[in-house]
Amino acid sequence: MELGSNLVKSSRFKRVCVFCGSSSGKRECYKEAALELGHELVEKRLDLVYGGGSIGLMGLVSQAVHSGGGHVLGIIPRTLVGKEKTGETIGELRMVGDMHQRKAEMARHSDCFIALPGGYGTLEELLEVITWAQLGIHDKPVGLLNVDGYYNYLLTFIDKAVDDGFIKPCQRHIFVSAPNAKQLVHKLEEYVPVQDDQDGVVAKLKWDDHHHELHGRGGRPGTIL
Ligand SMILES: C/C(=C\CNc1ncnc2c1ncn2[C@@H]1O[C@H](COP(=O)(O)O)[C@@H](O)[C@H]1O)CO
Repeated sequence: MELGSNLVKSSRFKRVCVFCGSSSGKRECYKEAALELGHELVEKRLDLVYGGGSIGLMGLVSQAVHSGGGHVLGIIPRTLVGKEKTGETIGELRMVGDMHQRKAEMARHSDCFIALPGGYGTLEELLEVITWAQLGIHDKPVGLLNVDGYYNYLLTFIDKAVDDGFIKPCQRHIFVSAPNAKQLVHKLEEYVPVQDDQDGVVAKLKWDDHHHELHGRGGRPGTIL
C-alpha cells in the first residue's frame, strides 16, 4: 500500500486495543510514547480500541489516531461517562454496563493488545488479557510498551514467578515487550502463540463451544467470540 512516497506494508491486524494511564505520568517520555504509538498506528493504518475518554495517556493516543484519520472506538461503562471523569471523548463511543463487560468488549473488538505505562487500571487490563491467553480464551498477541524501563520491575517480578514455579517457563513469552512503538508493533506482527497443549490449556474453540452452549450463537456482551 502506498502512502505518499513511502511503501507501507499492510498489517496482519486491523484494530489494536491500547491500555494506558488515565493520568499522563510525571515524565515527558510517557506522553511522547503515547503520541508515538498513535502515530505508528496511523502509519500502519490500524484502528484504535481503548477505554474511552480524553484524560491522561488515553487522551493523547486517541487524539493522535483520530487526527491522523484512524478510527477510534472507545468502550466505557455508563457510570464513567461524563466530562468531569473522562474528559471529552472523540471518535465512536460505545457504552457498556460495567468494567467486566468493558474489558470483554475491548478484547472482542481487537486483534492484539498493547499496554502503555499506567496504574492499577492498566495493570489489571494487561494481566487479564495475558491470563486469558494463558487459558486459551484468545490467541491474540499482547505487547508491553516498556517506555524508559517503566515496566522493568514487573518483568523482574514475572521472572521471579517463573523461577519460583508459579509461571511456566513456556508461558514467560506469552507476551512481548519493547522500548518503542515501532519495535513493539513489529514484534506483535511476528508473534506466534505459545503452545502449551500438555498441561491443561483449554483450546479457544472449546471455550467458544462452551459459551455457545450456554448463551447461544449471538453471544452476550462480556464474552470474547
Ligand atoms: C473514575 C475517574 C477517572 C477514571 N476515568 C477513566 N476513564 C476511562 N477509562 C478509565 C478510567 N480509569 C481507568 N480506566 C481504564 O483503566 C485504564 C487506566 O487506568 P489507570 O489506573 O489510570 O492505569 C485505561 O486503559 C482504561 O481502560 C475519576 O474519579
